[in-house]
Amino acid sequence: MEWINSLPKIELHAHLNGSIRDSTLLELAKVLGEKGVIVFADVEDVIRKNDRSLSEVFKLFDLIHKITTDHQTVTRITREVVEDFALENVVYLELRTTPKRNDSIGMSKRSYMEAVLEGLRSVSEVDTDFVTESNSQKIRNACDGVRRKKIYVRLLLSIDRRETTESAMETVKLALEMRNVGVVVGIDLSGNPLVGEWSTFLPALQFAKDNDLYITLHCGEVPNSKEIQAMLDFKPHRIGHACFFEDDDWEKLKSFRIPVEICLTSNIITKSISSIDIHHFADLYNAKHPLIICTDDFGVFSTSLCNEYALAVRSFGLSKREAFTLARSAIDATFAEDEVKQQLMLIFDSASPESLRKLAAINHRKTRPFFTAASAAPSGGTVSPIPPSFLPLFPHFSHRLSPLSKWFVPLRGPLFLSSPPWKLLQSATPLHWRGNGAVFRKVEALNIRLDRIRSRTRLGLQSAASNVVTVDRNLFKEEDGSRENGGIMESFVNVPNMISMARLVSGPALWWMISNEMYTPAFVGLAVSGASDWLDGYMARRMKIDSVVGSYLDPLADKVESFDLLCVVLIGCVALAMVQKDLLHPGLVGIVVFRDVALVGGAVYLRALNLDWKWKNWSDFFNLDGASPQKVKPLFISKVNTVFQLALVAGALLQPEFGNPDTQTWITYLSWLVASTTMASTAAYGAQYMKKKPISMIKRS
Ligand SMILES: CNc1ncnc2c1ncn2[C@@H]1O[C@H](COP(=O)(O)O)[C@@H](O)[C@H]1O
Repeated sequence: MEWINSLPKIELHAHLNGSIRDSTLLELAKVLGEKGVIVFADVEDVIRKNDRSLSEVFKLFDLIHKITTDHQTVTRITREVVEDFALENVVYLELRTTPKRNDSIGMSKRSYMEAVLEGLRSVSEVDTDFVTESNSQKIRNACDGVRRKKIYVRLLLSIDRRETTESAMETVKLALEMRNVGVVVGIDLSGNPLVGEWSTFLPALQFAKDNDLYITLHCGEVPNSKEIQAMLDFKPHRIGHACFFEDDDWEKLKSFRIPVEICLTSNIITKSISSIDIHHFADLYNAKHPLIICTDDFGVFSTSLCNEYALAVRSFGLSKREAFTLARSAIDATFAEDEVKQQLMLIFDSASPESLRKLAAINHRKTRPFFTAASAAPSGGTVSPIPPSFLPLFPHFSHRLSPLSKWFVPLRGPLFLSSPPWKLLQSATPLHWRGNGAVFRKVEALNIRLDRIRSRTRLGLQSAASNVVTVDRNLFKEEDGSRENGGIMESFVNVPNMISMARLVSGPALWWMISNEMYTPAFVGLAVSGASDWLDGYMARRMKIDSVVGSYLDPLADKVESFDLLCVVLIGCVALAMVQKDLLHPGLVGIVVFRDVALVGGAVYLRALNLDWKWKNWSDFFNLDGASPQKVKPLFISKVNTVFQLALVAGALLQPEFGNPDTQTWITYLSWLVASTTMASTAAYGAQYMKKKPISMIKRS
């Protein structure tokens, strides 16, 4: 399942010393064997053994600790574990380890953790982000995440169930100190579940909680109803395993909505769960309870996070989409800072196209956020063959880019109509009845231009300035001349018309391309279409044909003159397809449509008012022949808005194939710019409109 490898993944339950590469462990054991500290042959057998009970696992840990616990080795294994996770596309890792004291080699809990930090610093295969801002300095390595893999690493300090209350308290205090430099985010209670009493650790855990450290507990790894209930009543932020839960435990867990770290292979190998098909993953999944797929100890259990996902996919019939959604939902369960969570959302949203592009078509409007669901579905024993509806793939609502953005949906999408209403009345009527058929106003105009160019060439006129056509009325007068020169049908067959028609069909073609995720060809198609329009306007201006058509579609000037059928079809198709593929936010397009409908509605109302609510027919209503159309000077804000829109459409189209989380951030910012400049230009046009409406709307008699 190659796609699982490229799926971004989050690992929240990994023990450092349980995640050592076999090869490293054997190498280290060999060295100790040569020194006579251990008998290598015995150790080799234990390490290579695949099947082990829970108590055998803990014996193995004792052995591992003997092999690994010196500063240098701790540093090495930390580096390797982080690199191994990053290489399988884990983008966020919460690594847990028990700070160890070993007086014989001068190791304190603190120096052990320093060695872990050194390991994080020494990661070179991938970019790591392991320390956030401290008071005095910001330690972060490259993290460009573009050419190299990037992984966020946070640490949990584990309390081993063999420890005393004092020792547990020491660990919590160390965690609090280390939290100040950012890397440590919480406390874990782990160790052999058959050893120790929950009450021993409660003071330290309560102290940690009171000091806002996150808490995760190994809970229900063995049957112990009293302890399970007590742990749940403590309301930890997450729990691990939950293998031996009874009905009232499930009830409590679900009512508290405590996320569960699920370690499938670990549970099966240690026989905590007798068979994968009765694993509680299914019940929790069906109940839409927050759960996170984790490895536990990938070295000890010879697994990997990819392997765990593959196992879940195979065993519970998850689709790719569901696996992606499940992986993404882990963001909410992390103990990371909000800023990191936002980055993770961006990483997931722009996950690599090879593995995830096909997933991007999910209509997030039909789904609901996983962890904010109000009700848990009734629990059932098995996974439904029909995949339950899951998280939105791209819940834009959770992209928080600024404190303010909490309250606003980040907007993505172009605003494709910025004409002032009185101009819309002129230009939004692309079809005209002429003689025995309907003609495109633009096509007609292009023909007129062509004819004019021809006649100018024929007559050897250097300048057509004296024939400048500035209003539709005059344009239509010239149309009659053009028709005399060959009629509508004949005039359709010429280059400009072919270009226009090609542009018209390019809308559905671009829709088809975007729907089929051919984003780069769609981008090129759109660019060609736009360029041909620009060329059109440019040529007209070079030829000094200053007409409705002459100023047509100068994208950087304004789209005032450009709102014709071609544009509606083209941009409408592109915008809708992009919304459909989740490249643009439907909210933004919705706002625009709503605004434009309001503008047009207002304009129609004023037009009716100007006509004293009396008109013979609708063509009379819309026909501004005789009116004095304003030569509207494009507003600067409208030009800016147009540039932003074009950049946004281009950027959003290219994002799935060439983008990365950073470009996604820019696109989101651009969306905000588009939204704000649209509002500003609307307000500006509104002001202009209030001033000009009497002139533009009054029909001359
Ligand atoms: C199988 N499920 C499990 N249940 C409970 N505790 C476990 C565990 N797997 C690992 N550990 C805990 O993690 C330690 C090893 O990593 P660190 O030395 O801390 O890095 C083990 O000694 C044990 O305390």
